[in-house]
Amino acid sequence: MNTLRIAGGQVLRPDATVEDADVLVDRDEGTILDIGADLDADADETLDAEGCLVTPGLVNAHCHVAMTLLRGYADDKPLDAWLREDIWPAEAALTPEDVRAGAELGLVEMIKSGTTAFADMYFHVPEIAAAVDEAGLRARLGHGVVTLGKDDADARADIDESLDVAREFDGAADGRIRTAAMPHSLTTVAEEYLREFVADAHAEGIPVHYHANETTDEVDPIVDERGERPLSYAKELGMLTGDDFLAHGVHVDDAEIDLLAEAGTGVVHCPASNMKLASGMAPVQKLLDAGVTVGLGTDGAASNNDLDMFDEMRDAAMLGKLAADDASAVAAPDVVRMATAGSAAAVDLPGGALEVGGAADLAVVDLDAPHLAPANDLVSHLAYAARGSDVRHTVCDGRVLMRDREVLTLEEDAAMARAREAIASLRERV
Ligand SMILES: CSC[C@H]1O[C@@H](n2cnc3c(O)ncnc32)[C@H](O)[C@@H]1O
Ligand SMILES: [Zn+2]
Repeated sequence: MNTLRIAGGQVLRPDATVEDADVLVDRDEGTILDIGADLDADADETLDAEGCLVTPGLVNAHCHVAMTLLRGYADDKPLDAWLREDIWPAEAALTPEDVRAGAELGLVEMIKSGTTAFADMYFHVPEIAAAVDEAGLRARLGHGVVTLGKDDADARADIDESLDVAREFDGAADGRIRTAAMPHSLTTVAEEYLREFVADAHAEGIPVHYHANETTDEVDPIVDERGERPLSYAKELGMLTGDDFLAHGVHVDDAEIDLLAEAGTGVVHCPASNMKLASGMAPVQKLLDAGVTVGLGTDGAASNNDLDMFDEMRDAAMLGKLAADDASAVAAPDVVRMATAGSAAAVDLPGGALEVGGAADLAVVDLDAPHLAPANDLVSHLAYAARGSDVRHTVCDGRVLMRDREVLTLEEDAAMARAREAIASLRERV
């Protein structure tokens, strides 16, 4: 058996306690063999975790990873104007090579900040899948469908592509890639298409992921035209099952929260994007109290403007308190759970907890920094004080993706150079 030992650190357990322990990994199986004191000193490889906290790898449950190319491309606008005036025209000019370059840059950023799994909605998905395969992360990928402004043939071609991608790439990268059907939202895909698309996906066991209840500009027309709330409409369309997960869920009322809890549909909270686009404050504590599965996502780097899940945890805690008008709301253990087990459950990928027999997906956070001293409470530090740049080692599926802050699976400098070239050329074309 080929083994990896993460030695001498403190380990964050699923019950949010921290213990001094080594972690022993079966690299062939990609699983955790043991967690405890003084484990196998003869392991094939050892990662030093002295002075570090070993956490589950962070799970970014809603992203558009290739949008790193559009980081800083258009800021300070609300969602609708931002998409229509800036982002969609730029995306229309993106080539498969551009998407590959943006995805590789985003994956480097994720590995460097301790993210080991993510869910992603975009186009040119074969390029994203190839980049994920090379990078070594896990992902649930999907082709995002918009039918607005398309004729029937184009709309159906987009839907067919989404289903084909979901079929073709499920299980790729040695099983690290899973897929979903991804209608962009309840307003950008027409009802006639949504109904059939969702039914076809579910008939083949393919989950559905979409943006929902993100802004009042999106919610109000649905209520006005249909006389019902968006998630009641989503339920009618069959898009509110225990396998499905939606991004944002900012403007959800109490009845919609009950629908989510009853259905077991995951909600991915994206606090930075929601603040930057001034979309609103999601009622996260209410969702948690109702028993909804809540994960955490960055959204794309054009509305965030980074893919750092440590930032996201801090934002979620801060915004959650403001939304609830209660300083005890969305506490540190809640946001750490959301960024790990909550996200993993929402997107149904392995990981999210360090336990024997579980996936060997982890991040080793270096605590030897002024902003992390003194070590009063390490769960508090993870939620409020740690930064992505504190991550020293990243491991996914038992494979070391970053060792001593050096990314091993992708070339960091080359990824940055390719992204710079891609955006320079894009700016000439758009
Ligand atoms: C059709 S692929 C996915 C599509 O979603 C766009 N997008 C990025 N961020 C958001 C957001 O916060 N709400 C809705 N849509 C978003 C992205 O630019 C792609 O066009
Ligand atoms: Zn999004």
